[in-house]
Amino acid sequence: MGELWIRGVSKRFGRVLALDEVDIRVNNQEFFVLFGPTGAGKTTLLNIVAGIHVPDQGQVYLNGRSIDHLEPNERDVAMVFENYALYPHLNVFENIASPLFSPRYRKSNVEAKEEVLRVARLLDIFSLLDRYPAELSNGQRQRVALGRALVRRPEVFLMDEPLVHLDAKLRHQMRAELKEIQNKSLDTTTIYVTHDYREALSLGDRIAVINRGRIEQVGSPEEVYHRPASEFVARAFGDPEMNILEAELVEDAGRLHLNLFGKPGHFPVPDEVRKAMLKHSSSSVKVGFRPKHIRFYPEDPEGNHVAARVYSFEPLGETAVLIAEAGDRRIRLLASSEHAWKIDQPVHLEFDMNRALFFDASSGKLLAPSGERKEDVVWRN
Ligand SMILES: Nc1ncnc2c1ncn2[C@@H]1O[C@H](COP(=O)(O)OP(=O)(O)OP(=O)(O)O)[C@@H](O)[C@H]1O
Repeated sequence: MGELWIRGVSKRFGRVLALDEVDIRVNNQEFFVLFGPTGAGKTTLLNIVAGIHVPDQGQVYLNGRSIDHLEPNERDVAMVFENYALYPHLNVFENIASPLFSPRYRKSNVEAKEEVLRVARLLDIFSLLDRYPAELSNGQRQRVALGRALVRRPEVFLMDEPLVHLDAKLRHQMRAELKEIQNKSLDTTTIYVTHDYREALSLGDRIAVINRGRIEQVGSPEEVYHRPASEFVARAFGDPEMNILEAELVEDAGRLHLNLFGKPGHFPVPDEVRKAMLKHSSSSVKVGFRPKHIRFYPEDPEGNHVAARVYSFEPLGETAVLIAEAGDRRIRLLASSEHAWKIDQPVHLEFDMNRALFFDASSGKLLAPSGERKEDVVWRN
């Protein structure tokens, strides 16, 4: 069992409010991702759960019992850091076994061997058991560090960017393996810190998005991606980043439109979001379009298009990022790399209003649409 409740936790370092009334419930056996930019408060929160920092306010409960009074070594949590410090004079077997000989576990040699072999099987590192850390690659060292945490069978596993120092390919592979380990063999609750949105989406059962010490949203990967609670969350997931444009709502002949690029007639607000927008007290909004929800053409087709020019074109293998400039606005678009676009070439943009997200212009909170979204439409350019 590893049900964790971080209840109203705040922590200040001098003038920095690192955590501001954070309230999170992590379910038993959940793979829970804490995602946010640098300095958001992720490590501070892990340190509070581990007992390394004491919160100024709030409590931490494990399985319904407060653990605030417990020292770090008395808590049933294991932490894996980004810097996987292994003992250089011990081989892999001894490194993994080392926690089992601490006063807390005091396992016999036979028991310890069984545990190390269990973990080695899980992580597929049998062949490395005799080697010393200096004889391992980064990825192998990271695996051994994971093994050392796993061997303790903690109730809660705290991982602070454990893959951050691996190269992209290895990170991807380890990500898949971590997921596999969690799915198949671990009955542990995990809190996993990352500032990589792909890692968050691929690993998390749920994701908490943290920004300047405050939780912006807690939700499934689908929820945070398709129903971001705020402009911050919307921008944080996706590459190229969502386009968020300031606009005015205009009512015309009983219909609601957006005044964007000085073309009010071009952007009708869909009926399903109209009601919510009519209730909104201000006519100013921010409207978000994912790059893939803006079509674009080299020639001027008939219909509701916005004339722009190519500002930059960056091929990235299969796809490319095209940035178009319309007036003083730059719009990020997802293009195919097969067709090269020239700088300053005319490009005509078509915005899919049915996929637009509307945010409050001052608070950045999502206004509409709410509820289930229709299946993603794949746009091709
Ligand atoms: N011991 C400390 N003393 C002073 N300020 C601190 C201390 N630890 C953290 N902070 C500050 O608290 C804020 C949150 O830091 P924290 O390390 O938790 O962020 P993070 O989200 O883990 O960032 P990163 O992704 O860069 O590791 C930052 O502004 C940081 O500078």
